Amino acid sequence: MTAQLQQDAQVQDNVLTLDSVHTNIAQYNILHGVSFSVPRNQVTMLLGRNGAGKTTTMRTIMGLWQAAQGKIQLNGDDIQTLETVAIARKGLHYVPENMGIFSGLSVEENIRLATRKNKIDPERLEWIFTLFPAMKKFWQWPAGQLSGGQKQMLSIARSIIEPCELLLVDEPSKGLAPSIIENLITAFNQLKENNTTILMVEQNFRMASVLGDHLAIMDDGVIVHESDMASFVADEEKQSALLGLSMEAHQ
Ligand SMILES: Nc1ncnc2c1ncn2[C@@H]1O[C@H](COP(=O)(O)OP(=O)(O)OP(=O)(O)O)[C@@H](O)[C@H]1O
Repeated sequence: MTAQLQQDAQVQDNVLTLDSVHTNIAQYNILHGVSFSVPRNQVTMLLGRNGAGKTTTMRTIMGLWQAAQGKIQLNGDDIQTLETVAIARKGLHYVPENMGIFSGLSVEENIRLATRKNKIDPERLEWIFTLFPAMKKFWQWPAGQLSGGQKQMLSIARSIIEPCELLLVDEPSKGLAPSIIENLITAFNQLKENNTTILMVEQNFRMASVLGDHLAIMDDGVIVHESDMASFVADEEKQSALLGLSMEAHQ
């Protein structure tokens, strides 16, 4: 294979690439040249200390903040100037940190609202019920009455009720009890087996290392490390140098 062909194959293997992305919020330059890739059919973990710029990166990918400079490509096409709705239509589904569910609506209504034509595909719903049995049990309940873990599951269920090209999930384990985190890991593992490409922000290093295939580490608005997860997990020196005590490394 020629070097050019190898390069092309690599490009095709990534669902998403960010190249020198800058984002400003008001007068502040929050991202100053973020570059990393999200390989197809893999889980990519975006790690880094509080305030490093992880959520800003997710929001910039989704067009909720406009990139001031740089390129964001989905399957090789530029998306950095598109509106959020257009980005979502291209198959980027976002589970924000605050989950964004409608408390006064039932589980069913929340999920129905996330469908394109107000129609739930029964086969997909059965698959979601196997991932998250609580969704079946509480189908007619107001979402506001669900526990924190169940709300997180509803938020993820909503984002996968339609097939997606890439699922972006911001800190799904935040505030959840360890046993619920284990349930989430099981569900994400099943999503992985279904070849869902995922970009996840996560502070819980156990969850990140168990689920992740690939990782990018941020600090102060730039990526300071990108590699496969296995080699990073095997290198304790690198872990403590890059993550230090900022991650919940021993959870
Ligand atoms: N709406 C905003 N207005 C002003 N500054 C903001 C805003 N949102 C984020 N920032 C700043 O941008 C920086 C990056 O924040 P961001 O939320 O992206 O970090 P993070 O890595 O996701 O952190 P955390 O793990 O705490 O969620 C922080 O310094 C934050 O204070």
